[in-house]
Amino acid sequence: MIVGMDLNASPLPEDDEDPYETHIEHYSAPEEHVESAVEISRREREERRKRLRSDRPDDRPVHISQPVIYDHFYQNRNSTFYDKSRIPPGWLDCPAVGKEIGCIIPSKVPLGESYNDCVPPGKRYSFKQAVHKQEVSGRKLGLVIDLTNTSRYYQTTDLKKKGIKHVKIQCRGRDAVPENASVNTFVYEVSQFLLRQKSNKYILVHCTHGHNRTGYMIIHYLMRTQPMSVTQAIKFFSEARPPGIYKPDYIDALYAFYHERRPESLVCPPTPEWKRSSDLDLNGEAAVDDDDDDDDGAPTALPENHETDVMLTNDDVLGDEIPHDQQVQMRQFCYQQLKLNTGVRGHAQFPGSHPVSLNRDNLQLLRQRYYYATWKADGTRYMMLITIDGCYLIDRSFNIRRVQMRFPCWHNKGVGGMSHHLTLLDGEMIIDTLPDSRKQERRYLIYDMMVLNNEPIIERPFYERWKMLEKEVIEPRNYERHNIYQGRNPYYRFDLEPFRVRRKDFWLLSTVNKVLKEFIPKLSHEADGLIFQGWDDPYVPRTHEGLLKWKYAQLNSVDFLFEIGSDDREQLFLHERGRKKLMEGNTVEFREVSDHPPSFSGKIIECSWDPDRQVWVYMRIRTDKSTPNDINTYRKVMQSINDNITEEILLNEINEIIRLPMYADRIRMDSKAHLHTNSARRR
Ligand SMILES: Nc1nc2c(ncn2[C@@H]2O[C@H](COP(=O)(O)OP(=O)(O)OP(=O)(O)O)[C@@H](O)[C@H]2O)c(=O)[nH]1
Repeated sequence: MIVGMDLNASPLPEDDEDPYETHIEHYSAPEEHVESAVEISRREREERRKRLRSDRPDDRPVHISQPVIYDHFYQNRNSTFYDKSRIPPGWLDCPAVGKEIGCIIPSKVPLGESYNDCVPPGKRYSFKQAVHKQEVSGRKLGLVIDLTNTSRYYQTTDLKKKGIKHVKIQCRGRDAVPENASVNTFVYEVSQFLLRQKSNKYILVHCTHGHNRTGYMIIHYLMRTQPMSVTQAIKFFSEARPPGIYKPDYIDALYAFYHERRPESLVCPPTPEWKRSSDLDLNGEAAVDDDDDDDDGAPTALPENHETDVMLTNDDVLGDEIPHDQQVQMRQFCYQQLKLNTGVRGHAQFPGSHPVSLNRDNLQLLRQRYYYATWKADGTRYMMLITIDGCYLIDRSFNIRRVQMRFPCWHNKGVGGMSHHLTLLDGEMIIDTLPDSRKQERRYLIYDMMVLNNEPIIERPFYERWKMLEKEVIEPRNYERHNIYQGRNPYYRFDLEPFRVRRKDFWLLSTVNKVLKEFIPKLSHEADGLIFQGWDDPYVPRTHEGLLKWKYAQLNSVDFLFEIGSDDREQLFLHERGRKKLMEGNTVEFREVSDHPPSFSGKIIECSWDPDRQVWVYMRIRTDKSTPNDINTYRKVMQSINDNITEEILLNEINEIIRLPMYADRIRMDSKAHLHTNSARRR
């Protein structure tokens, strides 16, 4: 009898019986013969050729079982030169599948028919058995998600013939948890499958043994779709697929990712017996495999959104990549909700509202309409889409990435387990540097809300949207922070999120003097001017002629595309109707000795205007933008530079405005409404 094979195991479906299997008993392991490395590799090639041939039914060699002896013998002798066709360590005794979790079935990897020589009939688990096993229990498979790091275990052709979709999300198993982008792909694939299917089919998810990577992914899915804590999700999985995740690093990574404290009572299960015994070679050392669930004790990298002592910058890329199709869907959502047509170039352009520079013409608007003012925070612009499965940052290039944040919703009197779903915000991500400790904190300053839980509110006046923002987004978060035991999850730690969140303040024009002279100098982040926001304005996507920005003169800037032409000429480009336009006669000066012009070629550079020398002066590279300013923006900036609305002119103008009867009346109305709201709240 060959070691490791149980020929008495229960029979499998008849059509899986292998007529060649009976030859096994005639072979025995070559006990004493030690081969050279050359012999080994020659034989390895030979065996592989044989095995390839054996995949074609007409051409099967009779002595197909020989590799069994070779594999077992070789696997135990020298783990460094392992055979790629061997069965994964521990696979034979690892239970095939777990119980279903919703419509997901955790499984070990089904091994293709070419492995039949290595697996006794009773222990075979190929897709034929996997599908049969589920069908016996009344479940039909519609999707297989393969998390292994190799494609050697099976061929997908049979699955396709049965109409089962196969998705490969390649994850290294040994020394790291699956990447955050892979987790996003997994959750997206599962969600899309469930959304589109009509016949309640199941999803089989497998890595090698169906515990660590499989568990990690399924727990992420549960966390993003159910109101659960990490501890509950881990327990849920371990009950369906005992003993669950058994790598401590994976468990720690889950707690870290979801910003939860790991309860001390939570104990990571030991490595299962079927895995432990198979991991050691004859010298008692861990066997090596390119797709092993086990690791070598090296610590797992924590998810990247936990910033430690690294210096934060506005150019840092925040969040994790999401699948392309998901980005397209989210872009479409933004366009629909902002009532924009897709236009010729589809959903390619960032749709956020954009202010225009203050000049002598539009300065009149401040008199004609009712405005509030705020500082112009100088960080990085993002719109934010909050959905039940996550929070997404939408940058100026209309790229979307996922960040792990929590935005609870009001529910009866508390916040319950519900999260916002399809709420769209606009704001600026800044970095606050605390004056004493120099400690940095990233903060998202929200200045507008366009959609609240799938209900578009862009046509409501700004002051209503601004109030709703506080009530519906900020207050439930604060409530949960301060009443943790009434919230969803007492272990959640808001302080571990990648950034803080605040609503931006807006003030009456009468305070502008104070804002400029006292507030802005004391800010712990950059500010490059003021924003004047029409108090009754709807949200206007793209350029909004009524939304005004005033910048300190030296900070008025244009974003050009810089290129070095074939004749070594430095060229500045803008966009005109979506096409590159060379700005003849415009030149740029790089004033730092270290600034080497060729290194800026092809980049978007922000430049300020030097009126004395009549040139543009390089300020910085805009890594957050992929296109230069439009020629119309350029014209408005130039007009603003030429009009030169100084701080003095602006303050004089505002002083006059706040004395106008219309303005005073409006302030009285506002204060009354404010008093009314406050007393209603107290009641
Ligand atoms: N609407 C609005 N924008 C603000 C506010 N605070 C800061 N901003 C920023 O001001 C930007 C518009 O100012 P610009 O000077 O045209 O743009 P910028 O600062 O060069 O950055 P880009 O918009 O990326 O070109 C917006 O995109 C926001 O990022 C605010 O309270 N309201």
